[in-house]
Amino acid sequence: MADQYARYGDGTRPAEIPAIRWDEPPEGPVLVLLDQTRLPAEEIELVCTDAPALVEAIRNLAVRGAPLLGIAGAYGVALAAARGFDVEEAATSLEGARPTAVNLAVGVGRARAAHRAVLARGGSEEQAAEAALAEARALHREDAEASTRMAAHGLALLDELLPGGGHRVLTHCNTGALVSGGEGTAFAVALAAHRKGRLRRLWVDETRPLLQGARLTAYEAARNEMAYTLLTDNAAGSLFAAGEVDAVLVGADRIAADGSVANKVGTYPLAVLARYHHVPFIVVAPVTTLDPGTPDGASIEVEQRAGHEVTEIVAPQVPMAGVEVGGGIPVAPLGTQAYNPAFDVTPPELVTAIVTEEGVVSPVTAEALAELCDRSRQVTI
Ligand SMILES: CSC[C@H]1O[C@H](OP(=O)(O)O)[C@H](O)[C@@H]1O
Repeated sequence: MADQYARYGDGTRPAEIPAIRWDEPPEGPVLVLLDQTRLPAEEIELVCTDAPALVEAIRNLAVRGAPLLGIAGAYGVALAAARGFDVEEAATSLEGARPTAVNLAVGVGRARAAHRAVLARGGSEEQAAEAALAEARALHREDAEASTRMAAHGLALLDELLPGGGHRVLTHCNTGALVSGGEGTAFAVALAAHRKGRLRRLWVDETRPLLQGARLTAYEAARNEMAYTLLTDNAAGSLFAAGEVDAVLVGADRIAADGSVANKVGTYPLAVLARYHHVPFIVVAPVTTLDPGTPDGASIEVEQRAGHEVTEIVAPQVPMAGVEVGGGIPVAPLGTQAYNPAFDVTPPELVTAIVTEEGVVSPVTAEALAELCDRSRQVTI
C-alpha cells in the first residue's frame, strides 16, 4: 500500500526533496517517493511498503524517468526481500511495470541477482535481503556519479559545438533530478552550463499529454534559478525557424544497438527539425540506458498509454469546482478514441551525439556504441 507521508508546500519543506529514498521507520523498511503526479502544486511523498504499491506508482508516473525507474526497481526488490514477500514474484511484476525504459529491468535484475547469489551460497534470507539493498544503494550511487560525469561531458561538447558561450538549448520532457540519483541527464548538462554562466536560455517543451516539461522541468529550472521559457510542443518549429535554438538536449529511455533512441513522444520531430535547421541534436543518457540486446529501433517496444491522458487535461491535484481530485477535465467529445504512444524512436542518423558518463559517441554507429559498452563493462569490472 502507499500512503501520503508528508505534505510540503507551506515553505517548510527541506531544501531538496529527493525523488526517492529508502527509510527504516520502526514499523519496517519503506521506499519513499516524491509523487511526481502532484508536482508542481504539491510536494507529497508516497510511502511504498510492498512491490504492488511501487508497481502502481511506476505505472501512474508518480515515479518516472529511465534512470530513476532502474533505481526504484532495484529498491523494490530489496523492499520485497526485507519485508519477507516473494522476491521473484516482486521482481517479475516490477520489471514488467513499464516496457520501454530498459533501466527498469536492469535495476530489478541487479538486485534480484544479488539476492539469488546469497541464497545460492547458502546465505540466509536476511543476508540475501541485505545484499539486494546494498545493490540498490550501489546503483543509486553509481547513477548520481554518472549524472555528474554526463554533465561535464555534455557541457564540453556544447562548448565545442557552439563556441562563444550563451547557449540557447531546447529540451523535451523532464530529465533532471526527478529522473535520477543525481541531477539528471540532459537537464544536468543545461544546469552545468547555467552554473558556468553559459546558458542563455532553456526552452522547455511542455510535453503533452502528461506535461512533464511544464510541470517538472519548469519546476526544476525555477528551483535552480535558470533562464527558462515554456512553450507548447507545436511551437518548437517556429523557434527553430527564428534561429532561436542552438542545440537540442534530450534524454533517452532505451538506446538500441544500432543507435536508435527511444524517448518521450515528440522527440523524433525535434530531431527532424534539428537536422533541417542544422542544429546539433544531443542525447544524454547513462550507459545503463544502452541496450545491446535490442538490435534496432523497430525492436523497441513503445508503451501505449490510455487514451484519457489525451482526451482529458490532467486536472490539478487540488479540489476544483466540479472536478474530482485526480480526475481529468474532458477536452474532447465523450467516446473520442485517442492515439497515445508514450515514446517515439529517433534513428541514429538524426542524432549528432550520444553523451554518456563514459564519454561521447559521435557519429552514432553500432560499432562505436559496442566499443563504449565494452569499455564501460571493463570499468565496471
Ligand atoms: C532521462 S530519463 C527521462 C526520460 O523518461 C521520460 O519518460 P517518462 O516521463 O514517461 O518516464 C522521458 O522519456 C524522458 O526523456
